[in-house]
Amino acid sequence: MGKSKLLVVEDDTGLQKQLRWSLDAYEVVVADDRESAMAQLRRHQPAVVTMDLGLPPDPDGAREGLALLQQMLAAAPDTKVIILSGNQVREHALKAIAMGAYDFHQKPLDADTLSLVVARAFYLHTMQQENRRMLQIQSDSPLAGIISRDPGMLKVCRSVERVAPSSASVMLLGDSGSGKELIARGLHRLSTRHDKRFVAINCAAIPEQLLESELFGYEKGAFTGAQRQTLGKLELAHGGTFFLDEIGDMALPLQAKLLRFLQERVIERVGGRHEISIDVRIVCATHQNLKSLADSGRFREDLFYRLSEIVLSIPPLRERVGDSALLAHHFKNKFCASESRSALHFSPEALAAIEAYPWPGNVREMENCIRRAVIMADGPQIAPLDLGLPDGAEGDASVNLRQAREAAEYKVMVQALARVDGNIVKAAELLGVSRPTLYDLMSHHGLK
Ligand SMILES: Nc1ncnc2c1ncn2[C@@H]1O[C@H](COP(=O)(O)OP(=O)(O)OP(=O)(O)O)[C@@H](O)[C@H]1O
Repeated sequence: MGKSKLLVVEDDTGLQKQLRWSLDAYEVVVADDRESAMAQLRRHQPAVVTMDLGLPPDPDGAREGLALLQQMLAAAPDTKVIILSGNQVREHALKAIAMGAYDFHQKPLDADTLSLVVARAFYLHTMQQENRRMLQIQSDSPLAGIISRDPGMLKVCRSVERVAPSSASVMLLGDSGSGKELIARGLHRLSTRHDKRFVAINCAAIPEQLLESELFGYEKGAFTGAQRQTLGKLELAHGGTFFLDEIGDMALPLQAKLLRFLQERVIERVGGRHEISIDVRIVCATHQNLKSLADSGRFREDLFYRLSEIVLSIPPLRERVGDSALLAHHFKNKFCASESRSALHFSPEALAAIEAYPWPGNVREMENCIRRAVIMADGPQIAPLDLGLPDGAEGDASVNLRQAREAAEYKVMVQALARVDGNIVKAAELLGVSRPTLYDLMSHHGLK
């Protein structure tokens, strides 16, 4: 690896030489005035700069040096600028620090101390870059938007990572607002199809008669009002991922057409005469029990099997251990920023209410609730009233000991089972109970 670049801004040629000599661990580039310093900064993008504040045309003052400092930090805010103050008063050096300079060093120069200061500045710069890179990776991560510490939910995330690269159809089961679309988007972004489109359609939101043309598109004149050829969502998703939300609400005749597409991978636009090959990865979601819909004849069994090559069940928020408070903090910070409010915090009573409330609308309900609270909060604290939760969601006070024990038992069992991936023997070991006891407890709590 080549040497790191260091820019020395100094108008005294004697000092330039001295600095080059004492800082020979670096590739030193020099500049002797504001203009050349800015040119060198743009050209070499040094991590560290040493500069004299007394630059021409104001070699005895600090005006030019401070102006350069401001210009440099505006152009490259991460640069660590070390002020070498000579005759200038200490006040100027302090002003430079207040403006964002990294450190200052008094002339005459002590080579050892200066080397140390410069080395530390390089080190800090590297650390900050590394930190930024990590944050970037985290926020670029396709699953980064999914906030959870719950073992069950983390298991879903791991399955998403594993399943995403395959072309298998994925069925997402979960209550409304539990994050099914978020997971579907994660699947898309982690797949080899990520540079193509992710197209979503909500089968429950579109009237039955319109859904077919939404899916398959139509030709001009196919029906009254079909004034021009229109591509369907499946065709738009070609090469990418197609997300069918609320698939349980699809009417039987259309289910037959979807099944034909899944078998043959061709579509015909409504009113069209020729087949068009389409390559999409299908992800579907439902909050209904599709298997029982299939058993009662309201959902085609063959379609069910086609769609459910991989099934991922997303736990409702009330079953996720610790996630309510975690998500509440996450949304509070997000909305404080977007609503330009200074930092808010939850009162202990508000947090207790958040933890006690069962969140039937899951994460979506939580998101809306916290947005409201951030807008309504009067002062720096979010109180239970700001949350606007229904009466009776005021924390743990109403829970009796037996209920509390049961709830704790349930939580710890779910946690243990998730940790050992459903292995009963290991879960019993972890919980310190016998296998039959665990079976009894599971059946008591309705766990399969
Ligand atoms: N774990 C999570 N972390 C952060 N945000 C989440 C999480 N889960 C869901 N959300 C947010 O909650 C909202 C609802 O999520 P999403 O639309 O994915 O739910 P859904 O299950 O598809 O809902 P529906 O069944 O009603 O279509 C979205 O704004 C989503 O970004």
